[in-house]
Amino acid sequence: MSILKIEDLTLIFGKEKEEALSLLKKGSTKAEILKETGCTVAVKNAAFEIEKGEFFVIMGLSGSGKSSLLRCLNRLIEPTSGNVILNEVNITSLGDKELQNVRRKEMAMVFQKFGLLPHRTVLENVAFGLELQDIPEKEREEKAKKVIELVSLQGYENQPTAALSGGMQQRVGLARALANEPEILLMDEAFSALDPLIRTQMQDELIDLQKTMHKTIVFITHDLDEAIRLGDRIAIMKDGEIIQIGTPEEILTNPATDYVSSFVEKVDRKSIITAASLMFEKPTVAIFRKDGVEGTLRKMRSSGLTALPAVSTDKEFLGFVYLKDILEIKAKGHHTIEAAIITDIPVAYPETTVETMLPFIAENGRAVPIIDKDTRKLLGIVAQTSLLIETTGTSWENITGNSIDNLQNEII
Ligand SMILES: Nc1ncnc2c1ncn2[C@@H]1O[C@H](COP(=O)(O)OP(=O)(O)OP(=O)(O)O)[C@@H](O)[C@H]1O
Repeated sequence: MSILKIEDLTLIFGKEKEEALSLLKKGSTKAEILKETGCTVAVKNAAFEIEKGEFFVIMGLSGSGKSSLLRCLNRLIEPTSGNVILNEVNITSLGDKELQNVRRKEMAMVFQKFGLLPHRTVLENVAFGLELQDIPEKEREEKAKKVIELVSLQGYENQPTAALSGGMQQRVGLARALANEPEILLMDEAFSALDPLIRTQMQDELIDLQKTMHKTIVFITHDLDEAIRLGDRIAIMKDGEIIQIGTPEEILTNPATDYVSSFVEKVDRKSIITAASLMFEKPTVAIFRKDGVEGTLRKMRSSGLTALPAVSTDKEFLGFVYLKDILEIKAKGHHTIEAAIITDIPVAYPETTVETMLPFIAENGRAVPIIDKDTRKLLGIVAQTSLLIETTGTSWENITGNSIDNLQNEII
């Protein structure tokens, strides 16, 4: 269910907004509009929906329009045209008082530079929003203490915030936003001012917090790694336009433009790409425990495959059968392939990442069977070549028998 719907939102800075808007509608570019009217198109025709409970990241380089777009969501900046609909209420047509209520109670913002009152204590800062709402002292302290605990700042309640480290100040900022129990958290480069180690720690904490809070989070960053770590979905912005929205995996496996491709090129794909997107769904020719040796040999010959997955009658994965083992048991006079099934094959699930599957190649030397976690049914197979390509960045076109061996040696 979508909690926030952004309809055709455009934001123009400058005096000649109307003229700029009409030029934009006629198809003029951002550069042309700037030249003709002196106006900057900060956000152009943004349209998307954010689901309740979703961690939605807006990513783009400096100047791409992320902060402008975020600020339009709670109307810290007035959009030039378009609508922002929160729980079916059109924010764009609210009066001042209602808007203030929305900002206090429904959409809280966490800023990069914390925006704290330096001489007030942690507790006073966290309770500040509640104070503005005239909530009695005892009640606001109770609420504030709860969220202070949530962000692991208990013990620091009476410290002035100026005395805290950057990471701790950002925790206060987060706690202050959470104190109002908003449905939506808007986070503007919230971790960008922190040093890398603290930043990763804060990312982990936010991920953990989100698992219990189930808030809807709109998070802005210029850092793709951060976007990928945090986002359920990522919107990529360039020159005021959203050029792609998708899960991290969708964006990596299917970049919409060359610009996105060049962005994602350096990302370590191993920890993001999962079996689900590499799997061959019709996994070769599965064979059954009681299948005959001769029939199986024929299947291998016609398919060109020297290893086949064996399954039970209800498609549960049993193991792999290799050509050499079949020939061996044939020589011993076996009629069914049962004795040739190698059962201790490591299996993976659709959500298993390439990183986790890589060691399986070393163990198994072949494809990785993908099974359903509950039913244990065989869903498909990930070829070792696919894993090698994802790991090394080599393309299918460059893969030869030789390079598979080389690549495999490289990995193992
Ligand atoms: N108050 C303003 N007046 C005029 N132009 C502005 C204003 N604020 C932003 N802009 C312009 O709007 C465009 C988008 O800026 P915005 O700050 O939203 O980008 P951003 O992606 O958030 O960048 P950053 O990460 O550097 O904050 C830029 O071209 C910027 O120069």
